[in-house]
Amino acid sequence: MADDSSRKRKVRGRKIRSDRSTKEGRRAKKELARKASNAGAKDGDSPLADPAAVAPEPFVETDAVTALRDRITGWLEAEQPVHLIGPTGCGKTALALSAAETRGRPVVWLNGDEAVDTAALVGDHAGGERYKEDDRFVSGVSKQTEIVRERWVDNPLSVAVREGATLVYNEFSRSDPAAHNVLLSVFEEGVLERPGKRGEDRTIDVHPEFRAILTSNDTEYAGVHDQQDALLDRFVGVHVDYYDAETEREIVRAHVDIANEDVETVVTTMRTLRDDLEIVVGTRAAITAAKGLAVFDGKRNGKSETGEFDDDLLTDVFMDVLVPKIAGDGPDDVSTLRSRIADSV
Ligand SMILES: Nc1ncnc2c1ncn2[C@@H]1O[C@H](COP(=O)(O)OP(=O)(O)OP(=O)(O)O)[C@@H](O)[C@H]1O
Repeated sequence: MADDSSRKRKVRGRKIRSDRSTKEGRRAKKELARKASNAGAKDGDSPLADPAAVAPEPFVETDAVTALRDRITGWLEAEQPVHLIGPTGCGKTALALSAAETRGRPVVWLNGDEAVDTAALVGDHAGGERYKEDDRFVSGVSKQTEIVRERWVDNPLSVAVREGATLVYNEFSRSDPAAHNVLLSVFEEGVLERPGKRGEDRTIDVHPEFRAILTSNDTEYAGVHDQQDALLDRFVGVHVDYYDAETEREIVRAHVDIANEDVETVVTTMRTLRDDLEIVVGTRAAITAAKGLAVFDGKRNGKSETGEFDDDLLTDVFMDVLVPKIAGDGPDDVSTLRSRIADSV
């Protein structure tokens, strides 16, 4: 049964009403993750991040979560790149980062988007370095020669394969498939080619500890870009779906400090809406709704005499959380969404 799979739960990290030092620690970790994603030719920062620094926080480990993470780390141990496929907000990124942390190798983070091309993955020339050489080949006569040396800066994929890092490539299917040609020889022959780089070190031998975890949203995976079959053939795919109800309650509880019965209400409502509506209602929606309700609860608003949230407040909160998903669809759709949420709460 779904709830059985979530026993023996563990939670690392704090809820949103945490003290300042915890928040600062988390901020420092986010900064590292940001550095990992922005590194490369732009600012020269290393894209390598400490595995502990990118660990998701808070992170709930129910049996369901641990089983999935073990599948991912198991495949990595079997030297297979892993592709996590699943709906928006179901927990793919959290799982990928937790698996990367478990390996204990440095982590390189990459975000897929249209702008990612081969150079963004492997590196590029970053302008020339000029320096002068003073030749005194005849006593008393000096000749100055200006030399321009091209400077090459590696981008995250090159650094990851050389250092044996765990590459976490988030939403990889958003990138242009042509950019991923370089991945074929990485997975097949253990060699990364750096097109554009001249000289003997044009290729890098892939470090034996290099591993890759890729994530894709299932609708985008089908719809945005068709990645080449030859590449997809080299991954194993782990399908990630929404967790069981108890795991989702644990996740909401870990993120937001509200009473257990309120967590129950939020998760039950969210799961009903997930079944009833055509839009994607991920775990993130429940966390966001609970964060809103934590504030309204603090103001003693919207609580009935029995202490439960009243239906109007729940409808308002879920409406605010979900309406961005239909933004632009017109007023009729907005009012239809409202009445369908009101029917479900
Ligand atoms: N095991 C977990 N413990 C704690 N929080 C979790 C866990 N799994 C998911 N979450 C939380 O649920 C939300 C959605 O998770 P996440 O961002 O990993 O989903 P995703 O599938 O990568 O989403 P997207 O497709 O939008 O990128 C986040 O707020 C995340 O912190």
